[in-house]
Amino acid sequence: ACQHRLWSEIESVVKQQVAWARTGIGECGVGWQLFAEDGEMRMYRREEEVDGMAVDPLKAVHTVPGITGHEVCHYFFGPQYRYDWETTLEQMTVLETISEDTLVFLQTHKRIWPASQRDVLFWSHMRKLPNESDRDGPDLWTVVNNSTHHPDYPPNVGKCVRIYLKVCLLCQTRVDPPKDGAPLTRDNISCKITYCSVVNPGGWAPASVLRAVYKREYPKFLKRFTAYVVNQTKNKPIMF
Ligand SMILES: CCCCCc1ccc(-c2ccc(S(=O)(=O)CCO)cc2)cc1CCc1ccccn1
Repeated sequence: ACQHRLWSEIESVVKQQVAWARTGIGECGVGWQLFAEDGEMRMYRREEEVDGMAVDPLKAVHTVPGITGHEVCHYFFGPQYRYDWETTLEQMTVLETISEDTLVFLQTHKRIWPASQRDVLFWSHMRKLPNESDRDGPDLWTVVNNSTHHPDYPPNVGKCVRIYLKVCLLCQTRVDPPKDGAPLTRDNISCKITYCSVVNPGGWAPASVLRAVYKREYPKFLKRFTAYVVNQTKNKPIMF
């Protein structure tokens, strides 16, 4: 798959998105506001408009005990799990399997009144990254979703308005080994999750409606998704 038509775009977008996800909110520049908080979860956004449309970048950080970055990315990337946790998903199709770690999805999301229904077509790539800050620490894992085109599914043909997004889920596992040298259990691990997204809603949608949707849906999505991973993994061997 290294020679696939998307390979060079995937390489550059993954590097750019991971670098962005690694940038602490303090160094992201001015204008970031904390808009949701729940336990360890902190969700920030910055109000930005393009052609009068709200395209607010979002950055969420969360720490979840008992799971690894590989497990979080596995359940986020896998199409077979998506209907279980993606609350606003109406239809999902895998248009292309480029390789075992790179898929092309077409998704329609439930219509949110008063805006028209949206769909999104994106490539999704999952990758393990070396842990640069701690050589013998666990690797990082990431999933990057980036809008793309597909000849058979041109935008805005049917009832759906095509949205454009760039999403990065970056996960860092933390291991606190038990004092007495006992075998590792899920009580000794946790995962630091950074979720970044920028969504262009495609056709016009009132900024107030978009911001209300994001304020409601994003915290719900991250809480529901991470709870799903905890539940799916609790009786399974740890996947590092
Ligand atoms: C008037 C509403 C217009 C936009 C609605 C919208 C926009 C983007 C998305 C969306 C699409 C994919 C992703 S993902 O992280 O790649 C995961 C795979 O599904 C993330 C969010 C969804 C939705 C629909 C509403 C909504 C907003 C947040 C969260 C969930 N639902």
